[in-house]
Amino acid sequence: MGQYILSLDQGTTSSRAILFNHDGEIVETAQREFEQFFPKPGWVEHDANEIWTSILAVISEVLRKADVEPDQIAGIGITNQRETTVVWDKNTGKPIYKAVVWQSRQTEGICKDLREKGLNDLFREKTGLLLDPYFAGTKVKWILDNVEGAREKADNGDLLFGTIDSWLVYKLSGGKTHVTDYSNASRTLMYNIYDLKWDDELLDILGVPKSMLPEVRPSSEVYAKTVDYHFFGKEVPIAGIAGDQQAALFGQACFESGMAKNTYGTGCFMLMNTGEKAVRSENGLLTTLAWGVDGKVEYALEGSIFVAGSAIQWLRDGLRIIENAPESEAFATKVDSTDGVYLVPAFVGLGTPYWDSDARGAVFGLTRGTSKEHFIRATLESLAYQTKDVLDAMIADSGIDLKTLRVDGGAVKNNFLMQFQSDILGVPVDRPVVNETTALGAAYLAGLAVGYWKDKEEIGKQWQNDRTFTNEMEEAKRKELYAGWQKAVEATRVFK
Ligand SMILES: Nc1ncnc2c1ncn2[C@@H]1O[C@H](COP(=O)(O)OP(=O)(O)O)[C@@H](O)[C@H]1O
Ligand SMILES: O=P(O)(O)OC[C@H](O)CO
Repeated sequence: MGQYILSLDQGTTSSRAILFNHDGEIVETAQREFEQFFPKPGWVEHDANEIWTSILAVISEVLRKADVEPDQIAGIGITNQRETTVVWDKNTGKPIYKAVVWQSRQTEGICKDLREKGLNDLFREKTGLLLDPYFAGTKVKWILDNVEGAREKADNGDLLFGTIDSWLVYKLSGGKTHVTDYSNASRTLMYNIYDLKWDDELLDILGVPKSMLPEVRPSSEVYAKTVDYHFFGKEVPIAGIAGDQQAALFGQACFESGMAKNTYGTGCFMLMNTGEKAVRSENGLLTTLAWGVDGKVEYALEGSIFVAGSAIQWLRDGLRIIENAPESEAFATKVDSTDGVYLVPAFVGLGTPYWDSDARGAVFGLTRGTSKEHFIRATLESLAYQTKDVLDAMIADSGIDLKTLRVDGGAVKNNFLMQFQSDILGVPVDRPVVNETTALGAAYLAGLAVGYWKDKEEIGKQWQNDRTFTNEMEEAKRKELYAGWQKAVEATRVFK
């Protein structure tokens, strides 16, 4: 009977359970979407209980489909949409409000107020982040301020906070274990990434009692065992935790300082490993904890793009000009260029490097000759231009000239997009055989903790390239196209 690692990838739009074998290959997968709530413009929420039941459902489905028994699971790795905030009552185990999602802008008022008090630099200095609604800290404050009775309960020590990893470990362990890992803690605006401690001063400013917070642990160790009633009569070690973007960096085997990956999912997230050195950004990047493994923490520089694959979903569900995401490639390649059309998908503001919450989407360069094909191509190209914005910031901050960019996520199946990406960066783009690098990263972290894999070296050897896209565009053309994009972004930011 073979042994496997079970990876639970709890993403923004769906929950996945993936079984990996010792070669790091996918044996079986199960996936379930769940409801997105948009109670007000700019707000995005999830039902934390539905997330939990979706996880139970995919665990059971993946085991059934693979015909694998629970005692063939050597360990469980958890990876998650980051920053999304759950607050629950520790006496009942029930959330007191919906999970406030990373994309949600409902704490813009709180952030603005704190920025106006001149506190941005303090938060940036200690957490590597900035005062934007994206991060968990102001979401916790919002819940405590807005849910009746919440503040009093929190002060009495009856409430717990967690990002989705914390919530899932809590549930899987039958309410016994309240932990998170370094990578998730570093996205909360409350964790000092240099001292590796919850920061009393920041907690005080946000009005969040320390008693609510999970214990912060390394990304690869046995945190708890699943209670047997959830796991079909078996206690299985939960042995790895990382936020999904850091997990993807690990799954892409970017173990050396200067190695980077870009994930094209709902949003786009580029992370560069900076080793044991935390690089403070001058160019709008985030400094974040990559993971804690082998008794030390390592850092990463991150560029966060809020809208990427979700712009393709918008073409499908909002404009209804494509029937499915892969079709975007066929339309885009029917024309040779966008004929000067630029689309800036600032649907929820702009993240790195602009950090402009108030910007909204715009299209430029329309003529009577603009067709649906141009429009679709411009939308795909916007993912590549936003990535160039981020990579330029990364090169400026780190001084490292990237040799290749490793890519993953749902949209990298789009060959047109990958080729255009390489053209516009002037850097080769490597797409690996296993595209589920997020889940793979969590599996590796869990597998290392239970001795399923020996060390990072063994893991690094498993990374396999599927295809390299190399630059086919002349420098002058690249400069001209990118200058057009920069003008479009500038104009977008003027119109508010
Ligand atoms: N062939 C494609 N071309 C462009 N975008 C695609 C393609 N296939 C999927 N996508 C986009 O990729 C995203 C899904 O990627 P995934 O990594 O599963 O996202 P997440 O983990 O954020 O839910 C969707 O937003 C979808 O629009
Ligand atoms: O769920 P994803 O893949 O869209 O990732 C979301 C990020 O973790 C947000 O920071």
